[in-house]
Amino acid sequence: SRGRLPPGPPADPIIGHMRVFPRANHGEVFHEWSKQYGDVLHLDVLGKSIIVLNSQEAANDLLDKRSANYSDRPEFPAFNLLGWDSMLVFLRYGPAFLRQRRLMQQPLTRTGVVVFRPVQLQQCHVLLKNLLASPKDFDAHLRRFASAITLEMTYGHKVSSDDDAYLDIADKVNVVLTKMSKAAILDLFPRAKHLPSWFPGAWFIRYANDHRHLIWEMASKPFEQVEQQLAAGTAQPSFVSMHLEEMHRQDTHDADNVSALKTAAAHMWTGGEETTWSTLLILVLAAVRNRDAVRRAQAELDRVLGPDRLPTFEDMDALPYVDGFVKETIRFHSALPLGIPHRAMADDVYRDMLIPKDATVLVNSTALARDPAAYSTPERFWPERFLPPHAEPPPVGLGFGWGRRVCPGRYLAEASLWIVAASMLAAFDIAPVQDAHGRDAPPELRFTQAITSHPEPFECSITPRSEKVTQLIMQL
Ligand code: HEM
Repeated sequence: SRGRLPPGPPADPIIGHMRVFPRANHGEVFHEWSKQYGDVLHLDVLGKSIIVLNSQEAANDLLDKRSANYSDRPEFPAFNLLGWDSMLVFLRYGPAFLRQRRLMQQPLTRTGVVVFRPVQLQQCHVLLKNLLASPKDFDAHLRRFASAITLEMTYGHKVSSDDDAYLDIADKVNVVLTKMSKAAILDLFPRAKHLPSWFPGAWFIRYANDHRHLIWEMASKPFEQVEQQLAAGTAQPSFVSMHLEEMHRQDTHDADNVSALKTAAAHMWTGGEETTWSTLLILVLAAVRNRDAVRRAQAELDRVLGPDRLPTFEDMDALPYVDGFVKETIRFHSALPLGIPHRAMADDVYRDMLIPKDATVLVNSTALARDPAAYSTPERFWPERFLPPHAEPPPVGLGFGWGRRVCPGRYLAEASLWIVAASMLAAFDIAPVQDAHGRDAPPELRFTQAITSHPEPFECSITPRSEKVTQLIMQL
């Protein structure tokens, strides 16, 4: 009587789709199924409903237009075991969510993020110098860039060497998060969190118990340092210092508000770092494999900048092709291929199909990016698609999410991606390495499989485009 569920592949009695549920390449498998069964899929895993949206239209209709019903999150037992249930991204819809969302959103509006541009530009220059000195380590340099900008914006902490203590904590936390996000299979089998930790296969419970202290260290250390600096009058302006000062001014400095801010800050650090780094690696991989697109971007950069300088944010409007290059990177492979799951808060009917209360709702970026109705020749990396006369839709939702849960760091992230793309393309040739026969050996498109996704380690050659550019970088 509540209506029929959306279609899906054939299921077994009781266990539903458990046997056919993909263990890898979820995006591709769901995309194939959507061609056969429709853009809104229903899967049942041991009685738990999972809805997979495979078109821009369905994602907009439900998660944007009916956002009031789809702004909740399912439980994330794997991350809860780490003590992360208070992080914004995992918070159920409600007062705690609204408070953290406000805290984070306030300084990160489209116009608000402009104050962070000097930090982004300065860390981008450090990146260029590092790439010049040891191009083979581009992966580590990009990670340092992503970490350094987030640390400085969040806590006013300037990273000045690779031995920075906070970079070390961030590296350790990232290892834990990546490992635990592979255990996110728990999210489909919530009862597994009650297994005793000696149970074979329940390694993640022991692992989470052993590593929970790292998360606490990450949230507390830099925060307490800002509190001390504020007391001593030496704090640099940052997300934390500005909010703490505001709390003192408004007389709202209490344990609850401080704890919410500490959590929001730790989240800004981790949420911003891994995703930005992953997208930058995808950008480099795309550059190595698409030399024509790189040459066009470089022709535009040379025309606008001339020979004597490197890009700044003031050049943004004059460089539409570079902007298209960044958008195409996001479309081509999203750093969060299935986004972050939403949850239906009440039964809903969509195109005569029932989306049941408590269903986990996923958006499949792979299908959205390959949708021929939105993108011509979707398999091709082609920045022109975003420029006139083509003007295909920018990959906003498939890159940064939906409705009231849309990524609050989006404008900040876009600026980081843009300044790195413009600077790296202006300064360096990014090319495949040569094989034993002297032929180009471009890296393959192979990506890691967890909640976030980035290219498997690959090699490329990053060389300065001219003697003049080498000098410009050395003078920075
Ligand atoms: C290229 C970089 C980034 C990408 C691709 C990205 C992507 C996303 C996506 C897809 C979501 C899920 C949205 C949804 O549920 O519909 C999300 C959520 C989130 N992002 Fe980002 N993000 C990036 C950078 C950042 C930065 C720099 C920050 C922090 C300053 C940040 C903080 C967050 C937070 C806190 C959430 C959770 C929001 C909520 O649950 O209400 N992200 N992001």
